[in-house]
Amino acid sequence: MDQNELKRLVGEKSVEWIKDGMVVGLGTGSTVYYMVEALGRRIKEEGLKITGVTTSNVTADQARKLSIPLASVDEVDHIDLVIDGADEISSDFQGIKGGGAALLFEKIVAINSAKVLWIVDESKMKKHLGAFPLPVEVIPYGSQKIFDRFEAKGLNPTFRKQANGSLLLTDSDNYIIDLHLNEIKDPHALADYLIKEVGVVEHGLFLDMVNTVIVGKQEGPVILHARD
Ligand SMILES: O=C[C@H](O)[C@H](O)[C@H](O)COP(=O)(O)O
Repeated sequence: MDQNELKRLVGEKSVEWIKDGMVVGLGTGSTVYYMVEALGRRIKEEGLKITGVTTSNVTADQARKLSIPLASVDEVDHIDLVIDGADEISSDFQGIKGGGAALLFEKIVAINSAKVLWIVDESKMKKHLGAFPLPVEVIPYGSQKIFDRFEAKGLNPTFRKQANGSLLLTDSDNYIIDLHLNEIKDPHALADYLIKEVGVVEHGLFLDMVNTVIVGKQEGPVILHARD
């Protein structure tokens, strides 16, 4: 199986966690794509009744096409479960997310959800975090100053650009600065520093958050229990 087939495998497996009547957070990315397609099929074929809370415009568009009922995070009184992808997961189940620039809404939905389920192919499982560039969402005003401070601290920042060379804008019209760190020795200390920088809206460290991970391996999906 190639990487895409592993993503499809875990995406389709993950909808088994969705039960009738649930409010379900729908993450973002190429792995979540398969989960949302499979959820759409269950709604159509089994009459499953759920409410979806999306984490990006891309996922909202896909869900609408599949007639998945949606509500915003502020319209629901709870979220039972969010199913999302991840860019890296360390051996102690900390994560980096935001490769698709959706980290802000993803984190808002995750912290408001009773359970967090991540679906990844096996290439995302790492000993330490940091090989994947850490996304930091910043407001445009003063972003060059934040960039300069990151550079002075040796965090190797780059502004994320689109294919046409212009700066990428998130769904909230912010910029992404990616930090090229190779290895993050103390994710909690880095997270504390980043969130205190004025102008930083959110960062892609998702710490102490995930309950269950489904890993796509050649021999089939493996379910890992991270925390209650
Ligand atoms: O902003 C994007 C999200 O955090 C994604 O969940 C993450 O980048 C993983 O995406 P993919 O499943 O496409 O590798």
